[in-house]
Amino acid sequence: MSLRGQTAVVTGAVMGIGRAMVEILLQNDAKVALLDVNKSGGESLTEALGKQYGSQNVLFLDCDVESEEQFKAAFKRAVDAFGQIDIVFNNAGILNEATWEKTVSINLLGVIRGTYLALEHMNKTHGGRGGVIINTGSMAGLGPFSCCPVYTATKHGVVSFTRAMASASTVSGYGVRFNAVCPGFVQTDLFSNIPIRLGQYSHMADATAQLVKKMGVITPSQVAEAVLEMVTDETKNGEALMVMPKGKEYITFPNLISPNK
Ligand SMILES: NC(=O)c1ccc[n+]([C@@H]2O[C@H](COP(=O)([O-])OP(=O)(O)OC[C@H]3O[C@@H](n4cnc5c(N)ncnc54)[C@H](O)[C@@H]3O)[C@@H](O)[C@H]2O)c1
Ligand SMILES: CCCCC[C@H](O)CC\C=C/C=C/C=C/[C@@H](O)[C@@H](O)CCCC(=O)O
Repeated sequence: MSLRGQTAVVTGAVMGIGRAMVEILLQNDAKVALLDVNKSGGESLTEALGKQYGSQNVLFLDCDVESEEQFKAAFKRAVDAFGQIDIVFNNAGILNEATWEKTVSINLLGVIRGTYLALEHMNKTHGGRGGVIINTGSMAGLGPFSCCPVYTATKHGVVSFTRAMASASTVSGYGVRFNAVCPGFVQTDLFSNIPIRLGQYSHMADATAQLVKKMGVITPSQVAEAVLEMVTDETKNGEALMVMPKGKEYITFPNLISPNK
């Protein structure tokens, strides 16, 4: 399905999963705003992508998802340049158990901030034209990942926030779908220097390496393909899609309210 005429905003767009998502969106004819704190990397990537996909289709915006002011300005600039926003990929994230407050701030607060700012432009009950928001969770958002408890908490938060927003949107008529992507280990920069990232849990690095060996590693492009599926399949709302070397799986959650009780 072509995304011609649609505009996307991607956070954490310069490297890893975000970068792969930018490319797949451009390959499918969307216009894309790349938001990232890596200004020099963002500018050179955008120049290269502009040559390949047309400079009118790609825009770099220097934006830290921790800053309400920068994030708000970036959405405005994307709308000024492209006319509207249809697709948002709240993807920026870090793994650092030592600077754990920053991990919460970027991974969870950044996703909530990006969602609320996006809704200011997309919410049908406020003059928007709807769309889809995909948030980056993790397999660590589906089960306890003992080597990084704070990272685990942020990703559980992302998955739960996304699912709750999906039902809030349905009940309230926002016209916006919400889904979370939950990858296993992905070959990116975040997946390097693991002992340092684990902080006080660095003694679990060897056990983590064993888990990686057992589970395997996927590419950023495999994650981007899974995200594209949830962008284009209009039946998907409130989903958490796990992406693993053996394939993708939509997660079934327990229904905590039984109709019989
Ligand atoms: N790599 C994995 O194994 C893996 C697995 C599951 C989920 N994830 C999640 O995927 C997302 C992307 O991670 P990745 O592996 O591609 O990492 P990465 O380090 O390769 O890329 C992260 C990008 O986010 C940007 N970024 C970091 N802080 C930012 C901020 N405050 N504001 C804006 N941009 C910022 C970086 O500059 C970089 O371009 C993260 O949310 C991560 O938790 C990663
Ligand atoms: C150290 C690299 C971190 C990359 C973080 C990414 O978000 C990828 C997370 C990938 C897999 C996580 C799996 C978690 C599984 C648990 O729910 C459990 O089944 C495994 C228990 C083993 C353990 O906690 O060590």
